[in-house]
Amino acid sequence: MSKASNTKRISLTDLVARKGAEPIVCLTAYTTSISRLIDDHVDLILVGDSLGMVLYGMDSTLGVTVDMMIAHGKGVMRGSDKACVIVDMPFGSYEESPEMAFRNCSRVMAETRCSGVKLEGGVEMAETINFLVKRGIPVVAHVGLTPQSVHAFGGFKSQGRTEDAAERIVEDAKAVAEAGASAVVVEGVVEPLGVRITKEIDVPTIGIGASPQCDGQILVTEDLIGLFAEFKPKFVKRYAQMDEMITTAVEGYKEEVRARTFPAPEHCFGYKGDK
Ligand SMILES: Nc1nc(=O)c2c([nH]1)NC[C@@H]1CN(c3ccc(C(=O)N[C@@H](CCC(=O)O)C(=O)O)cc3)CN21
Ligand SMILES: CC(C)C(=O)C(=O)O
Ligand SMILES: [Mg+2]
Repeated sequence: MSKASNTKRISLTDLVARKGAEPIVCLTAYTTSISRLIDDHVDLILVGDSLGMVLYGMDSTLGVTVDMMIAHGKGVMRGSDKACVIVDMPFGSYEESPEMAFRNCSRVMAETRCSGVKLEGGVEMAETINFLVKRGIPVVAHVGLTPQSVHAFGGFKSQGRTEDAAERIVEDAKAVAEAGASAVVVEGVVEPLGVRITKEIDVPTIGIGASPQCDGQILVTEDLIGLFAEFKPKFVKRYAQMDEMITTAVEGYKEEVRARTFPAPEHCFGYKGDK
């Protein structure tokens, strides 16, 4: 059964009020099943464009489309009724102009009924963020290691390592906060920079490879539970080994099929035994 009532869902406005208070707990989900499992335990669910890499085996997030985000966003909404659900805008769907961003973001909002969108970028996206927010679309921004810029960075590398680079990321965070972003994801930056940004902007920071001082934290759920092994960023902590559990289950099934002990009588209709 899908969870339908939307009345008690946490809003981005509720989360803005958590600045400097109890840390905001965030995870990604791409599917109804994971959404159902995490909904009661997190404040915010991000339908991340990381789904391109985690679910579809792409080597970056660049090939993800608006249609994919909408399909997965709908699934996550069906599986949740408490958490604030934010959908990532994929590469190429918002950068060109505020108008183009509004067209794609409004489609995502209307078709998924999510609570807001997230887009990558700092100073250069401030005008677009302001345009969207003024027209009723809550926006979460994302600065630092922005994965859609992987080719510009020359790889998934932590950012803000020189004084100049750190200064630019602070300016990015300030610009998007002043433009009206409800929160700012700060990814893959040296720890003191996570602290500094958290102190210098008025909206919550959500860290991933940033600092425990951020106003919240986010991880990719598959990284957390051991269901993604292609790479393991330094900021990932595994809280479960679901890969081992799946292997054990599949091996158990295989042995019982080979031994004809599965299916057992209780799994059969009108079981008559051999012959
Ligand atoms: N499963 C998954 N988890 C993620 O956190 C994630 C995705 N997918 N896909 C989109 C981006 C890609 N991300 C990544 C990917 C790799 C590293 C990584 O391996 N970094 C190295 C090098 C750091 C450096 O050179 O500074 C590390 O050791 O953390 C970091 C972030 C974060 N995002
Ligand atoms: C890791 C988070 C912040 C993200 O953008 C994603 O999952 O796509
Ligand atoms: Mg993303």
